This record gives sequence, C-alpha cells and structure tokens, in this order.
Amino acid sequence: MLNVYKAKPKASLLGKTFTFHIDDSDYEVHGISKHEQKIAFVSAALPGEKVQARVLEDKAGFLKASTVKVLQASALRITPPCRFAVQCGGCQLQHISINNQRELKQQGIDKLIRHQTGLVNLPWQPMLTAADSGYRRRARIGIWYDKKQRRLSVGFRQSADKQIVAVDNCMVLSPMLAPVFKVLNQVLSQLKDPTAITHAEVLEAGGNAFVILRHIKALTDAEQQLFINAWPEAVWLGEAEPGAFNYWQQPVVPQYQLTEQQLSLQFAPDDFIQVNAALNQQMVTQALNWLNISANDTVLDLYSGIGNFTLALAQRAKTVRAIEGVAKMVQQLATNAKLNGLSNVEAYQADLHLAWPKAQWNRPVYNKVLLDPARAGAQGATEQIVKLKPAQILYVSCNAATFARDARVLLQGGYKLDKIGGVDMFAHTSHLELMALFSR
Ligand SMILES: C[S@@+](CC[C@H](N)C(=O)[O-])C[C@H]1O[C@@H](n2cnc3c(N)ncnc32)[C@H](O)[C@@H]1O
Repeated sequence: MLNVYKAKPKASLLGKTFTFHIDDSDYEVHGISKHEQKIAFVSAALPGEKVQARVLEDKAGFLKASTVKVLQASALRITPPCRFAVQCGGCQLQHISINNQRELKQQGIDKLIRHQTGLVNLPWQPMLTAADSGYRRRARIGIWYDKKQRRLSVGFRQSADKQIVAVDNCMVLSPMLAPVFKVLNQVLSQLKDPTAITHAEVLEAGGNAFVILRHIKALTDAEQQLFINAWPEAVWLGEAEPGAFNYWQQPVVPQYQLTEQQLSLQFAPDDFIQVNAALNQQMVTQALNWLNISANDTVLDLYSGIGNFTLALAQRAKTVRAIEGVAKMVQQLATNAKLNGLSNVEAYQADLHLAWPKAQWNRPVYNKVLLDPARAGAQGATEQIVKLKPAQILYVSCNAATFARDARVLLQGGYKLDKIGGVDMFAHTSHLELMALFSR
C-alpha cells in the first residue's frame, strides 16, 4: 500500500495571546507584525510598539489579532477621550489624536493605492474635515437581556466579540440623540418581556430625533406609551418585520437639507443616508466643483440612493440620469426631484454589478459620471463605465481597498487620476471616505 505523507495540521492559534513587535501600519491603521512566517494585523497597535494581542482569526496566510496590553508604547499613543473606547466596537482609533489619525489613514491608503495601481505619486488634495465629536446622525443601538442574570445591556457591539458593551453616552453621536441610552434602560426594564426588542435605530433628521424599535413580539399600547412618556420629544416607530414601520404617533417623514444648494431630501427610515451631515454637505459641494458642472453636461449618477448627489448635479447640468439598485429608493429619488422642482432628472432601477441591460440610460451620451458604491465597490461596473467613454469620472468611495482595485480598471481603461482627497466622514474609526477624479 502506498504511504502518502501528510503534514500534521498546525494547531490553530485562535484565542491565544502572543507578543508582537509592530513594524508598520496598514490602510485601516492596524499594526503590521509577523508571527512564525505569517503576517499579523494587530488592531489598536502602532508602529514601533510592542504589544500583547489575542488572535481573533488564524487564516492560511495571515493572522488578525487584538491588542490586550501595550508593553512598549509609541509617542503617538494617547488616552482615548471616550471611556468606552477600548471595549466598544464603534471607534477603533481613539488611542491616536485626531490629526495623527487623519495623517496615518491617508498614508496607509496612499501606500495601498500605489501598490495596487503602480502609480508613483498620487495627486492628494486637502482632506475635508469637520467636528470629530457629535457628528453621527444615525446609529444602531444593541440591546441584550440576560434572562438568567436578569441583566439588561444597552450599547454597542464589542470590537472583538459579539457581546454588547453597555454605554450611557457616545461621544460621536449627535447630542440630540444622547437621551436614547437612559430612556431605553429605564423603559426596557419595566417591560414584562424585555427580549421583545432586539435593537434600536436612532436617527436625527430635519430637527427631529427618531427612535425605531425592532421588535419580535407585539408591544401593547401601554408599553408604547411608556417609551413615548420617557422621551416625548422623539418620534417613535416600531418595526415588526424588516422595513415594516409603524408610527406610534402622528407620522413625521424624515428629511435632511443640503443648505448650500437649498435642497431638501426625504427618505424612509431604512434608506441609506450619509452618516455625517456636515461632511456630506462639503462632499456634495466638492463634487460639483471638481466636476465643474455646467448647463452643457449630461451626467450619469451611479449608486444614487435617494438622490444625495443627483439633485445637486441636476441644478447645474442639462440632464442627470440616476441609477440605484433598491427600487423604493429610485421612487424616493424621483419624488425628491419633483419636490425640489427639478424636471431634468431620470431615475432607473438596475443591479449595476450584473451585465448592464440595453436601456435608455446605458448609452455613450455622458460627458461626466459620478459613482458612489457601497463598501463592496464597483467590480463589474467599472468596465461598463469605461465603455461609455465619459470625459470625467468622479469616484466616491467608503472603502479604500475596493477603490484601489476599481481604480486599476479605470487606469487600464485609459483614464488618468487628476485628483484624490480624503473626507474624514467617520472620525475616530479606521475608515476614510475618498473622492477621486479621473479623466481621459
Ligand atoms: C454609499 S451608498 C450612496 C448613496 C448616495 N449616492 C448617497 O450619497 O446617499 C451606495 C448605494 O448603492 C446602492 N447599491 C449597492 N449595490 C448596488 C448594486 N449592485 N446596483 C445598484 N445599486 C447598488 C445602495 O442601495 C446604496 O443606495
């Protein structure tokens, strides 16, 4: 019988703690180290540091680990301004000052894009920034009731595990939404069955605080009234099934303004909106300036959502065609165009990651294209944009890794990168929004 030699599988390192020497940092400001031939990405660790970190993922080529103790600290390390920062999963970079965060994020992204595209120098523009606290106008609040211990936790998901970290405030959340933690703690503990509510979504829109409670069991009128009495200024909604919203009082349509453009956009509680109002405004204005939109332009706005860029583009352009995957947001976009008196907008539903259909909107008639995909990027769509041969493409991205991949396709398609700039939309987190202008 043939004896086939099989290497003994190596024991998993998952859950084990090791010492790591950090040499560098990546585009999300994770420390980079090595452990027995494997590259290790260590969260909350800075170049030059020695840390103890617990392994959270052990893959064939790399490890992911989370710092549990700093043995030798970098001069860049500061005490996080929020006391929940170490456990909470929301902000990953509070151990670095805001200015250094911005610099490190841009440096890491610069390296990644140069590596992926072969470009030598990137034409970086000044980063758009705004207040680094109280900026979030939307958040999901986790709720967990431990039946055995009869203990309620209201807060955010822990960075390493899936546990809820109980918090009583959040420094990046809009001050208007601050009462939510106290109110949920107070009322949930009075309910007969606190497990009826699985999580809450808070939203600031048009000067109102909205609280949407996702519940898996029916709530009585008396229970609803407990919430309303605890925070009467808020607009309360129940969500029994995903997307099925039930206003408990007089309905109020959520909306936000782009004040510089004097535009007002309505949306449903589960529609996508940019999380940081101040930076969204700056980003929309910069898009108009970079694309230098005028009355001669025919513009294609891809991944258009409810029309955040579309309407501002349409105020100056000849025509704007907007494409979005979610049908109800396409409807909302058309309504928003009407409400703002814009008749040069056409909105279409399409999955941009499939082969584009023969359609009115899919013709090479555009001189300018804006795309603003979700974190997955625009794989498949970028090739089809190149076929339309627009003179300029503005790519707005919330994920540098997928942007770098897609940018390579645009460069191979004959475009050059004219401008790139960061937008610090998610201060204290490892994410940086990017705007990049390409031309041919
Ligand atoms: C980052 S949001 C941007 C929305 C809008 N531009 C804004 O600024 O509010 C990305 C949008 O892309 C849409 N989307 C995601 N995948 C898509 C796909 N495969 N085809 C079309 N739209 C898609 C989402 O529904 C979402 O509205």
